[in-house]
Amino acid sequence: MYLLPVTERTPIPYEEALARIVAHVPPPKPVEVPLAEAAGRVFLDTLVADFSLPPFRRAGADGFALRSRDVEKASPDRPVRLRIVAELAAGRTYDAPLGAGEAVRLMTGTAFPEGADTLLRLEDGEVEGDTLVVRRPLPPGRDVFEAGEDIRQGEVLLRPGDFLTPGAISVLATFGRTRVRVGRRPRIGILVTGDELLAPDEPLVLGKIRESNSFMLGAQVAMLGMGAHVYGVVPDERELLYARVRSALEEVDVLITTGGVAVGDYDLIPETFRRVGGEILFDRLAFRPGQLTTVAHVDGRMLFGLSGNPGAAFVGFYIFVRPYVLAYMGLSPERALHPRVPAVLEEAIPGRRRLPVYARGCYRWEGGRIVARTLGPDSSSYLSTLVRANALLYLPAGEDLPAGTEVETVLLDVAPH
Ligand SMILES: Nc1nc2c(c(=O)[nH]1)N[C@H]1C(S)=C(S)[C@@H](COP(=O)(O)OP(=O)(O)OC[C@H]3O[C@@H](n4cnc5c(N)ncnc54)[C@H](O)[C@@H]3O)O[C@H]1N2
Ligand code: MOO
Repeated sequence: MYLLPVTERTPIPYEEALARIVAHVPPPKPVEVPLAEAAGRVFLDTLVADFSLPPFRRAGADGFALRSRDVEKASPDRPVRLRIVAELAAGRTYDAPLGAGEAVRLMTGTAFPEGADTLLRLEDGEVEGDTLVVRRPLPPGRDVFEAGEDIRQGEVLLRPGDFLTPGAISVLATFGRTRVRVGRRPRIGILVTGDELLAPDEPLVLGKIRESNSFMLGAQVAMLGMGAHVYGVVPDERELLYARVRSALEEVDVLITTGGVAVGDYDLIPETFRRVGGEILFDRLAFRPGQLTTVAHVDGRMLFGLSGNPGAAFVGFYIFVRPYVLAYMGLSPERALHPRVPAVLEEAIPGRRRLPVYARGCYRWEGGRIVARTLGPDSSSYLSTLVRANALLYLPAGEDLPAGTEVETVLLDVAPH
């Protein structure tokens, strides 16, 4: 039996815990997906521009292509008259070189006729029949984009390990990649333990609570654009838990559990992880919440034993599960972490912290800087502090933090606030 008194477990800091997890990320497994499904995945190829962009010299506005030297002397009193020799619809070209005294009407993005070197915007021109009246000079290059000024042929646009943002998708489309090679997403399972847990549609009875962690974690996975299989609630029963974890591991690459990590008689997760062949990477942390978070590795799969306390499970997902999932898909561990910024505390945080805390908080941009506040007492059993959390504030161990203190702030899934 694995039931260690908590005092015999060795607490480790976050960086160490993360390093142990990262050391067990398997190499990404390539899969090919249609471009329309590639956002949020990690690219495993190299995208080299096989042509320049724009591919041809083109108009930057709707108007008239002309030769700047023809209108050098144009003025309100002595306008220059040019002959409109063609009107080009989008996608059409003017094949002859533009002659002296000629202009071509075209649209934004149209290939610029040879010979022309500048553009008069539609709203600045006067048209009389097939004559364009120009009342001022125009410098060469006005509203003209040269071929290749955006992207040069041969430029490397995406490298293996790049995250596919909507912008990355647009260059993939432009360079004709309709199928892209990305890292396979892990299959994720969620399993919650506890005899006291009711389903959300069950009536409340004294001593029991409605189970929320599987829904919260499912939502956290969904925010990554992924799905999870929810294995439901498993009672605190040693053999049953063992059987359920073992069979779940046949179907998933990442199994997230909540509850059962503490030291009570029924806290069976560390023992179960061992019984299924797991190598325990850590079972105690030197910060809160989630001090007893237990993570194990088994044959390329990861078992995340998060606390049953909702606040601790919430934080544990963001600081451990999410980086692992993103790294599994091929992102480098550094890039798999949430962005961190310094934020200024809006109000004092009183009290003495024996351990550092990742406090649920809320940040916003105000007065030219990022300000943040905690959302109330940070007991890991509280749900109230989760509702509006969009950040985790790292509060070092120690004394009161006065308002105005700068704290390291982890920005979570961006949501309106
Ligand atoms: N003697 C000690 N007791 C505890 C210690 C300790 O060091 N010594 N550590 C405490 C800390 S810190 C934490 S965190 C918790 C960890 O507890 P478990 O992960 O074993 O979780 P449970 O006891 O199963 O549940 C804790 C709490 O959360 C509620 N819960 C559980 N599952 C869900 C769910 N799916 N949805 C909503 N709420 C859930 C559960 O009812 C409990 O109230 O241990 C402390 N104890
Ligand atoms: O470790 Mo527990 O600090 O309450 O989540």
